[in-house]
Amino acid sequence: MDLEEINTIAVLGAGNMGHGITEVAAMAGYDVNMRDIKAEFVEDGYDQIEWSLNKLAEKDRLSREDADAALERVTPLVDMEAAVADADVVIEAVPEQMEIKEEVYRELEACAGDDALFVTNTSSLSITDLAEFTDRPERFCGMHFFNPPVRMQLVEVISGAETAEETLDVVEELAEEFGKTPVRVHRDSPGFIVNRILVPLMNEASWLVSDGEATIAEVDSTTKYELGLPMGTFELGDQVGNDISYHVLEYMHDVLGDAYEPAPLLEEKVENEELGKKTGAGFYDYENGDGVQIPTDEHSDLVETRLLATMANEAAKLIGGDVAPPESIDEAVKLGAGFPDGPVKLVDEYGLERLHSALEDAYEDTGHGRYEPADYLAERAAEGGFVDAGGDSDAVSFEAIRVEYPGEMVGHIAIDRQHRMNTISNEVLDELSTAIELLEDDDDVRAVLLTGAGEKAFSAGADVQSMAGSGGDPLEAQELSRRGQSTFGTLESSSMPVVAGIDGYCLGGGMELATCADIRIASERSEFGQPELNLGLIPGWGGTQRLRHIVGEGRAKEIILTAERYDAETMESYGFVNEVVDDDELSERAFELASELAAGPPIAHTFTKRAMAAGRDDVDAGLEYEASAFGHLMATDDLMEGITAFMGDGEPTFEGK
Ligand SMILES: C/C=C/C(=O)SCCNC(=O)CCNC(=O)[C@H](O)C(C)(C)COP(=O)(O)OP(=O)(O)OC[C@H]1O[C@@H](n2cnc3c(N)ncnc32)[C@H](O)[C@@H]1OP(=O)(O)O
Repeated sequence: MDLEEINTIAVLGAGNMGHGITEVAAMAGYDVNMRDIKAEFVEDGYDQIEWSLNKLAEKDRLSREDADAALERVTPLVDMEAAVADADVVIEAVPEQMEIKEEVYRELEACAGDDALFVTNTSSLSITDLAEFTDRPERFCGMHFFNPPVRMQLVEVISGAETAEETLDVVEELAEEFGKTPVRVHRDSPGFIVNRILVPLMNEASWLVSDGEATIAEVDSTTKYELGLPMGTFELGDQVGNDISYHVLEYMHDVLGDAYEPAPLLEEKVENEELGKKTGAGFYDYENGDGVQIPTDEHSDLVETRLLATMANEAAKLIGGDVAPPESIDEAVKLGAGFPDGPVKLVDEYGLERLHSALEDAYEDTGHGRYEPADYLAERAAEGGFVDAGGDSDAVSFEAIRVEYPGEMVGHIAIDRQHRMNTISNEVLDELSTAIELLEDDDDVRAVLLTGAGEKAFSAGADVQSMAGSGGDPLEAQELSRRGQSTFGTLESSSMPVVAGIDGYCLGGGMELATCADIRIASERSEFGQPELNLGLIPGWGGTQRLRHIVGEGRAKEIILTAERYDAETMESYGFVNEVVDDDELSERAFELASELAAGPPIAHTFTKRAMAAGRDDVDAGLEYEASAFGHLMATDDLMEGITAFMGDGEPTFEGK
């Protein structure tokens, strides 16, 4: 079956996941039959969809017409045959019990069309086992959404033992049609990718506390403030639901053995029905206590090593078992769990050899199966890491940009397509992503300078020519927009200060790129503008959102809607440009500014940027981040260095420690 042949989708189950998936499919333009076993269940699911679509429309994330049209496309049903007879794809999202699923698949197989694809949203059961309840194992696979499906970007697409390649291809395309990012799981393995990393991580945290080796505060303080994960491990457990983690873990324990034995602390929480946020108490008390309280300064080396070692071991089992390659693991966990860096990158950076030895020691001391290092871990540890062993950054080469190291801890990226006014092509986007990552990973770089090569243009925007080359395909254009948004977003969220040195035209996508820098310095001759509306387009690389944070909504609307060109001085008065300098002084001054920033305190830079980003749409979240970061900085060497230098009237030398 081709993607174009898919018109009607049936979703079995109208619970949290079922109605969420229905909403996603309806928003993508599909007719969706949502079926559950009782009228009240489907009605409830339908009401939830209506509520959610209304919210999206209220927040202007969707037009009122699109919200109404999406709801129109949903048909709530109880009768199985009516729900699936015309369906091209059936997405099963019924409770996670084999017997229930078996019954549903037997009934489904009797009513569905012969060509229909069946996919399951299971998060824990075996795809291969479920496929056996049908007569079409080659047209059956996993399509695992994350909760809530409307908001979460990731979809794991999982192969069963007999799934045909074409089935996986079309289900991935369908996930993309839904506006999601599919990540393929090549082999059916418990927990797939994200749960396979997260659940053992949460279990290890519980073991550390059960065994008296750490406190909850130490674990969460280390997870959040040392490893930089978005939540403490126990905080995450409470969010996910301790019963859910326990259930997945039991399944892993059954299938994979003793390494996955649930920790007594977790078991106790489930027995006491302290299931997390949803029951008002879990590892933290949300009703009678203060909720999640994570100290910034209770870092424990043991916790850090054990948690990383657990992730390393699970990643090794996934990679070594051909379940998923390192890049898929990192992408899935970043999208599914909000990790700023993927687990493979985290453990490689820490040092796989150290983690391997830590596991060997713990295994020798305790004899517990969870510490037994996977063979593949030993292999990669000996090679120096999962990826790019030896970290040979010289191997990276660029065509459309230049990456230079002019000294003073500055990393310089120059867009170098002077024949086309440094316009931004797909190649430039790809190379920018690689370059940002390269500089981010380089301990010797502490500030980024971004320029356009030559004297004519910083960048004249998206390469209209190559854009036209997509033959007017709306999907390709959407993809291009998303790629630009996310590449520029990586620059915006860089942990380092970013200076844009603007000389010449700074138009369209070029201006959107400059908007993602922290500080903009421009030569007098520079010219700015968002001319997209003149082309019948809109700024598609973040311009409709980011510009207003810099110049205010009124000016942003003026710049975008009039599509006028502006000189540097005017843009300085609008607050977009921080400083205007003589044309021949631009490169020297931009480098000087970048090097001054590079000499500053790196941790404080990172925290400042994160706090400001966190507070953009939610001042309370920003203030909370600020307070945590402020506390965390108290324990840094940089603070001592800064204060000592101040007292002694000297210049501080910050080390980022
Ligand atoms: C999501 C993002 C969307 C967008 O960014 S949409 C694009 C927004 N940008 C624009 O609309 C700017 C378009 N370009 C211009 O208006 C002009 O150009 C300039 C003002 C930048 C420069 O004008 P002049 O000095 O007269 O030079 P020239 O002969 O027009 O340009 C030199 C070469 O550069 C190519 N070029 C310039 N901008 C683009 C572009 N955005 N996409 C593709 N090519 C571009 C031209 O075609 C030409 O090339 P050749 O040598 O083959 O004649």
